[in-house]
Amino acid sequence: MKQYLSAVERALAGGTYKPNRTGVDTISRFNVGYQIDLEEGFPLLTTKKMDGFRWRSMIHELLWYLSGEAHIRELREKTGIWNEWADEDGKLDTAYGRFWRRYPVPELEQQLPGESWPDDAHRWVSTETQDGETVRTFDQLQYVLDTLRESPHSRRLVVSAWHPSNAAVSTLPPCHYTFVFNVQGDRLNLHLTQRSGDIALGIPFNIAAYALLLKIIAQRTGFEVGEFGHTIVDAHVYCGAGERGAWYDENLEALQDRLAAVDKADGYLQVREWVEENAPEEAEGDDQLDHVPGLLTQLSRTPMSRPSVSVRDVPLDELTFDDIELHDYESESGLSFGVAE
Ligand SMILES: Nc1nc(=O)c2c([nH]1)NC[C@@H]1CN(c3ccc(C(=O)N[C@@H](CCC(=O)O)C(=O)O)cc3)CN21
Ligand SMILES: O=c1ccn([C@H]2C[C@H](O)[C@@H](COP(=O)(O)O)O2)c(=O)[nH]1
Repeated sequence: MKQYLSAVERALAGGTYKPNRTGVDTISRFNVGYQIDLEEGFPLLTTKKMDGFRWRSMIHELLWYLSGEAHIRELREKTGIWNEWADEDGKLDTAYGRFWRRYPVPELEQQLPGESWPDDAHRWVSTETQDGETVRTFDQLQYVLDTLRESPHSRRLVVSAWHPSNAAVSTLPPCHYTFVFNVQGDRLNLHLTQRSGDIALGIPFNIAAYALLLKIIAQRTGFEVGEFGHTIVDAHVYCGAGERGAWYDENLEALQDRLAAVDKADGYLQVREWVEENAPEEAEGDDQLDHVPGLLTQLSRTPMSRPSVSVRDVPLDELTFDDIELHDYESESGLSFGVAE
């Protein structure tokens, strides 16, 4: 997918060196965005292998968001991608589905005069009991589904996973934290805003998951699939820990001069060779925390034609793994990248 490769190129060629809380340094660029027309096929990357276990992990992750669960007790049976951020009991501090499906509504005594809030009987409000207390929650996805059917030209079709006071103390506040649906003609579009994006590992999953969500919601509301727009505020490439990461601080200009001089795709392989010959080896245990070589390999590859996806047309809450199928997918070989924690 050329949009992804362009994002990789923009981050590497125009980014700055940026250490961060993980201890694995990054080359980071502000405000990387693109638009992908889903009518031209499903945007699963083909410049590395994304079917098999990666595709399965992505589907299970999306189904977990849709479930509204705040824990990963079922998800971790299917994929390990969220295990590092949960405790033994499966509790996870990062609220995605929990806020998509059950966003907290302030209790009566917390509401300020003059504010408007839905009452308990409102169709998108549910009450649940937690430790003997009744709490009220709001189903943002059901709001979107119903409003798309009843008032499709609404410009308020926003879903938010961001709760400021929760985010301030959460160990890992949501990265992809808000998305908006938008109808144009008979097509449904979705725009995602992501505050922080790991270009090599997280972003391919994020693109696929939201493209799939768009397809599912379009199908349920009778629209054609339109475009996926994606804005990544801090779009970064992890470039290694310790001396390996620090090497990029010293050599970023040289790397960027080389990238600027590349005139055809296989030129990226020469840049990769230059990195491998000159950068210090990654320390033991730090395998592939430097994502630059793998991304240069991807830049040297030509995207193949996009696959398609079919989804059985069942109500959102009945959707299961077996309802989703990938067709006509061909890709280059797999690449593995280490996860910065
Ligand atoms: N540094 C970092 N990058 C991320 O992308 C990320 C986080 N942290 N923390 C929370 C979640 C978890 N996400 C992850 C975590 C791991 C993989 C990963 O290891 N992907 C492998 C396949 C692993 C599998 O399917 O079992 C890959 O090759 O894509 C992907 C997304 C996305 N998020
Ligand atoms: O869906 C996701 C979830 C996480 N990420 C990445 C983005 C960052 O590299 C880390 C989160 O670290 P912060 O310090 O909280 O920004 O995880 C992603 O790309 N996609």
